[in-house]
Amino acid sequence: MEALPIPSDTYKLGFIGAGKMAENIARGVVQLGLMPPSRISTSHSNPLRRTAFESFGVSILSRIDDVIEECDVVIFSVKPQAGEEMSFELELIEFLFLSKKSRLTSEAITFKKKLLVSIAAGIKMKDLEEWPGQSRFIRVMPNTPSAVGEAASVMSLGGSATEEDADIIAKLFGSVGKIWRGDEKLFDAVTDLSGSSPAYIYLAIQALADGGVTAGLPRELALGLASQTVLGAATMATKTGKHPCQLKDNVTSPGGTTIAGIHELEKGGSRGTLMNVVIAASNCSREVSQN
Ligand SMILES: NC(=O)C1=CN([C@@H]2O[C@H](COP(=O)(O)OP(=O)(O)OC[C@H]3O[C@@H](n4cnc5c(N)ncnc54)[C@H](OP(=O)(O)O)[C@@H]3O)[C@@H](O)[C@H]2O)C=CC1
Ligand SMILES: O=C(O)[C@@H]1CCC=N1
Repeated sequence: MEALPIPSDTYKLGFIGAGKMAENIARGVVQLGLMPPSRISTSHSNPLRRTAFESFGVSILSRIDDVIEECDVVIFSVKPQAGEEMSFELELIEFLFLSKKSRLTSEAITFKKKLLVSIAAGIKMKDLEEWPGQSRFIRVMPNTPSAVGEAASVMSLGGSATEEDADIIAKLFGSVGKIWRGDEKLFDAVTDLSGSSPAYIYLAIQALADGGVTAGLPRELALGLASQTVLGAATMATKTGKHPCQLKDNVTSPGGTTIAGIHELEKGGSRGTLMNVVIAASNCSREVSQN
């Protein structure tokens, strides 16, 4: 199929699945100025979800098919795990999530002019590309900090996606954070590390703040200090280019407070635990991919 170019400065962006990730990405794209909200749309039956998007100017269309019809770049942001409970409006979603391959007909909505992007964990490119209605797919694994312009995303191109398509998606996700290009075989591991880790870091912030409260700090100050410290440490790691061990050594005075804290972390096996956390998430991703 011949690829039809997407107008890179005027294209319309749509989300199928008006959930947390769609909101995070749309909010980031609008707040960080990549495109006005008037060029973004989605659809949802729940008034609360509609209001969440309308509050920053995104259009809510009455049917998912309208989003598909109207938009040049369509991001699939539904949950793969939720598929079996859903009554789907789109044959593509049925195909991907319910495996109703036999229901596809030549009358299926044509996506030939569209660039389709899946951010769904565990849905493989080969399954996306089996769908006969369209072959220009890009997989992206973003994370929730896209809402504040600090996403860590990886993208992988399907066989028929063009370099122009790649530029559009690099710019789109690059406007809400950093994006790398990687082989699709890395996607389960990417999902486990950058997709899931914000949750682990929030738990770490909460635990550090609780420690501060235990040591006598007011709750608000403890939470502010913990959050800003994680931000500062992450910025040091990304901006100085120094190895984490060196950065750790710079904090650790001989006989000081930090090494006493590190001793506790090592006694608790914290580094092994974090590695195990990523491995556990990885096993889960592989299970989702195989279903
Ligand atoms: N959360 C995260 O940190 C990340 C998530 N992802 C991926 O992003 C995707 C979305 O995740 P997330 O935003 O967290 O999930 P949510 O449950 O918040 O959002 C999914 C949305 O899709 C809607 N939906 C489901 N099926 C359909 C359908 N057939 N037609 C229309 N809408 C539908 C849901 O509706 P309803 O509200 O009625 O349930 C919900 O609003 C998943 O595939 C996940 O793997 C990727 C990276 C990070
Ligand atoms: O937990 C999940 O399945 C999704 C994928 C990455 C982050 N959240």
